[in-house]
Amino acid sequence: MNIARVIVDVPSFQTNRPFDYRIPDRYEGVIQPGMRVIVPFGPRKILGYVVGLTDETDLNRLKPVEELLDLQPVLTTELLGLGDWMAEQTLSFRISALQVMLPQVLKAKYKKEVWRNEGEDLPEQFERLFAGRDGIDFTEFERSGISYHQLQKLVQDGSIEIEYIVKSKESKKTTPMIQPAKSPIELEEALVDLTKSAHKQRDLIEHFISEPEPVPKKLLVESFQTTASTIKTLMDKGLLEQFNQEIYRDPYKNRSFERTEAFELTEEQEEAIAPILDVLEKKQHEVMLLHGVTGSGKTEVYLQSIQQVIDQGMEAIMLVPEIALTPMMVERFKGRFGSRVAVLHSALSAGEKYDEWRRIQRGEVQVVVGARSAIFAPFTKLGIIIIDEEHETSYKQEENPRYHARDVAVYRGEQHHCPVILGSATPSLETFARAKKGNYRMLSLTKRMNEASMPEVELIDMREELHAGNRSMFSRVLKEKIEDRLAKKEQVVLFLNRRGYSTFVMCRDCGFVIECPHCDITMTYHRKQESLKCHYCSHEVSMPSECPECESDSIRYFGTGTQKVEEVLQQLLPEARVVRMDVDTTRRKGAHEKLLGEFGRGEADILLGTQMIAKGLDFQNVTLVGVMTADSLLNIPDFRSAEKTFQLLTQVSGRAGRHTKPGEVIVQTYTPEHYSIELASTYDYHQFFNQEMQLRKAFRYPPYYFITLVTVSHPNQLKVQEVTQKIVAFMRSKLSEESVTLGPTPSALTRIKNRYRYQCMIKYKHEPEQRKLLKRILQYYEDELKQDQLQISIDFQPYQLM
Ligand SMILES: Nc1ncnc2c1ncn2[C@@H]1O[C@H](COP(=O)(O)OP(=O)(O)OP(=O)(O)O)[C@@H](O)[C@H]1O
Ligand SMILES: [Zn+2]
Ligand SMILES: [Zn+2]
Repeated sequence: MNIARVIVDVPSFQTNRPFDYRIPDRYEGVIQPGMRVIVPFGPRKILGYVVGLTDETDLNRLKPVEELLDLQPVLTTELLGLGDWMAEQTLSFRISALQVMLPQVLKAKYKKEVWRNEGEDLPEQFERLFAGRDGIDFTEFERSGISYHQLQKLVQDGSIEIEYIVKSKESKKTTPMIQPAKSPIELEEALVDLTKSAHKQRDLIEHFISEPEPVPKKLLVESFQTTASTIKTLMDKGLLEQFNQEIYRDPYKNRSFERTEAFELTEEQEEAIAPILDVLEKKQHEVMLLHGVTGSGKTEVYLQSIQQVIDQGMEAIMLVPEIALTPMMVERFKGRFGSRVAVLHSALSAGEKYDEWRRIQRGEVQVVVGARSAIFAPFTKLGIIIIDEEHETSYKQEENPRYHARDVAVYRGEQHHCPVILGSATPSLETFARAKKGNYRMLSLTKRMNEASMPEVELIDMREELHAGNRSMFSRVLKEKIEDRLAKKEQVVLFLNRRGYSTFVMCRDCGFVIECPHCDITMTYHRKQESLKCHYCSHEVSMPSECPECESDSIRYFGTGTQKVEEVLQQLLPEARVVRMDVDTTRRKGAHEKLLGEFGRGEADILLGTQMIAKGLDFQNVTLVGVMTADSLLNIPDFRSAEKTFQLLTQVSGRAGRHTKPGEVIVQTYTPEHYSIELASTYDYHQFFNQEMQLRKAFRYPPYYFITLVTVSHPNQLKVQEVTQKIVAFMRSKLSEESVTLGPTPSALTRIKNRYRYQCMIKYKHEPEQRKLLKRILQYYEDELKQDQLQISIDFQPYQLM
């Protein structure tokens, strides 16, 4: 095998296939699939990924691989296969699909160093190469004439390591260390030569005579109250020397985690975990839905399933939504599995992510807890994949490749013959429908821990408040209840939907919202034309001056921000100590943790926040949860808005009364009669599912139909319309009768950064040719797409329909 097949880092259609390169002698037998190489491509030298080896090629003269970047594959064969599949599924370039699986740091070329591991004997020629040093520059190895093959063997058996020297601040963190360069006896001699006044130098030398261990330079300076220049003087005299030691950037390093033991499972938990353990035992692939109400102990089921996987010597991936990746969640996993856990989330710097990734790759950990991209953890002995809060839309990547972590999980589960567990109190309709049909196995937890009841939910009709003369955003009941909790020294969580989507119009008198008669979604207000438009099908009506339902003139925009609520709250209840958590207050690293810590220690009475407080919080003293406006989610122009509302209300309510004190929930709304709000208030998931499914069927939405969303954007509006129109016409002419192609329609967010956006939506049941057709469209526009004026994005599983 002297030919490498390489996917090059040039995202385009012509280059979306492997190119053949000759393997030069020095790399023969060393290069393996999954390694990164530098190859000549046209006039340039670029990064590429080896995806295969072969002896045959159609070309008669091959260019050689210029440089090999890794001595161990960064992508396993399984992940290479996943890359192909993902590129195919999402209609993305293969290079993008490969790169999305790797930490940022590996997407470029870096200088390398060769390091020997402590206590390992090396073959003679390597000892000569290192010549007493622990680490050398890679170029030094290359000049030595020692074969790559030999080096690779030592890397594989762990006596040598290759380090990528990343020069940005993302790089591996090292700390300068100082150690004696001479033996204690030589140091004694040096003491004699010192002048009397050189106290500091004397102190330092004396220290290293008795303690020859390396010391971090910083610590040395601090504890001897000396300066860097004193140390430098001793280094110049050849008495001390400095080297850099790598420190893992473990973001949790300064925290100790209390070790927790497994709970004795309740009867229900036993029943739920039994099939999981059984499948683990048999090493079978199966997808299971763990449908458990909030606080029913799902996490404990995950933990004990993972324990079994670890006991079998295998590995586990645990996905949680980014916003649920709170210190609390991490603590539960670190507490149970200690240093066997790697944590991957977006708050880590690129360097920290790389460190965690390497711990996985080296097999130093057996469990990964992380957000979406942790699904690509380079484990080779995967025993289980768990996706908590499986309904969360953050599992879908909203840029190329537009993959859904759930699909990737199922793919990897098949490859590894291991179970995939999807957990949620409010499963997505897609998942629940599959479980009901028997495609997934259904496991249920219906009771809360300690028989605690679900908190009572009271719906407050804000229209009535208005009619009673209360124009405040706090209903009288909510205000009273908050005062009551303040008096009792109990805590309150107040939830407000993310900066309300303010393009919907609602009557404050009767709660009426105008919907599209064809699509069952809220119409979007367009200020310019003073009109309301459906952004699925383009249906348009003019903006009414009074409510079509009750003729009131209080029909207007909607939306309030957290900051505003905080102000009002301070006026209303000046004595309350409020912690506000939203994108603005949590931007700084660690802010999240700090704010939650304050609240957890009882330093605040009220936690006010957006989505990010809806998940995973488990505070003893919270007995009241208030939802400011349940309607703002309900009225985003999205066919899933009812589902999202139901999910969110259930999640938020689940934060109250999780322990001994009973909880209570107040939901303020202008539409208490809406089924999603009403059914969330009685925790009736099954009824909600049935009702919502009927609508999905009637309006041809998932899970009855699949949806593909094509979004076209360009600075010129006419151009966008024209291209979208062509796409619509082309698809209509090719797809079957049963499919519906809607559009061209201006997107709900019609203009972003001076680009106009139009869309086309395809609803279908079975269109095996669809991907090919859409690919033809992309190819047809390829030149224009390259110039970056025109953009066409294709989403086969759209969650953001704006
Ligand atoms: N078998 C058990 N015995 C005693 N306590 C338990 C047991 N299982 C779980 N718990 C505790 O019950 C509480 C709720 O459990 P957990 O947080 O796992 O529920 P959950 O279903 O994951 O909740 P949510 O979906 O709301 O986050 C936790 O404080 C947990 O430590
Ligand atoms: Zn009205
Ligand atoms: Zn419509």
